[in-house]
Amino acid sequence: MASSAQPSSTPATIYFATGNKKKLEEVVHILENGHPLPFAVLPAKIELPELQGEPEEIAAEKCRLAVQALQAPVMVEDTCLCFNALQGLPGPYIKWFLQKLGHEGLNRLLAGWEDKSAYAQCTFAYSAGPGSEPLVFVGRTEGRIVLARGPHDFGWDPIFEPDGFGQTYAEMDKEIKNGISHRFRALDKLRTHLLDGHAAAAAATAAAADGGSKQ
Ligand SMILES: O=c1nc[nH]c2c1ncn2[C@H]1C[C@H](O)[C@@H](COP(=O)(O)OP(=O)(O)OP(=O)(O)O)O1
Ligand SMILES: [Mg+2]
Repeated sequence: MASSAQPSSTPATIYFATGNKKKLEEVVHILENGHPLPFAVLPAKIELPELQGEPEEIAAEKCRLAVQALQAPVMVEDTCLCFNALQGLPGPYIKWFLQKLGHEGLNRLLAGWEDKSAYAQCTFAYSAGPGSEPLVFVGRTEGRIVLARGPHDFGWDPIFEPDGFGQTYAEMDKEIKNGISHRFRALDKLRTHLLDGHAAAAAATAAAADGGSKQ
């Protein structure tokens, strides 16, 4: 198991900074159902200001602000819902579009278009702590916008039907959504990065011990 003297590239604890309870639930679920992690992920419930711009830059800046606030290793994520007919909008502004227009209004945005295709995109940004520039990991799930079906307990889940499933995210079994979602795909990349870093650090520690120059 991880010792207390880990190099800073493989922290023992990473904060997930988010104001969204449902995101946190899914992230914990996805991480717990994968390979065991050699570090703990702890929630930090803070609302962070979000820039306008490209999702990668929004996530990276959110991460810098969270590191400043927490002075610790941090991950954050930013979620987009992108309509292909609208060149990717609402994109990172989906939160405000959803709040103002609701599910029906979002459907109406596409009324004049035959193309109802859309993708959900999740962008994680991770920093190992103060002084470490955020790294960004993107996951995408393709689908289309439909009239709301299923429980209304998480954002735009009822109006997003991923390709290859006759169900909206909201209608799906949680296990299924968490196995194909934009969030799962992005988190999987971050997980691989963190596990690789951990393996490399463990190998370096073993090599140093072999060298016998220090305990
Ligand atoms: O899997 C999802 N299924 C349905 N809806 C979702 C999902 N993931 C995020 N959402 C909603 C939440 C918010 O209305 C917007 C993203 O905005 P976004 O800024 O990333 O989320 P947020 O402000 O709620 O939490 P945070 O404190 O982590 O920024 O899409
Ligand atoms: Mg937000």
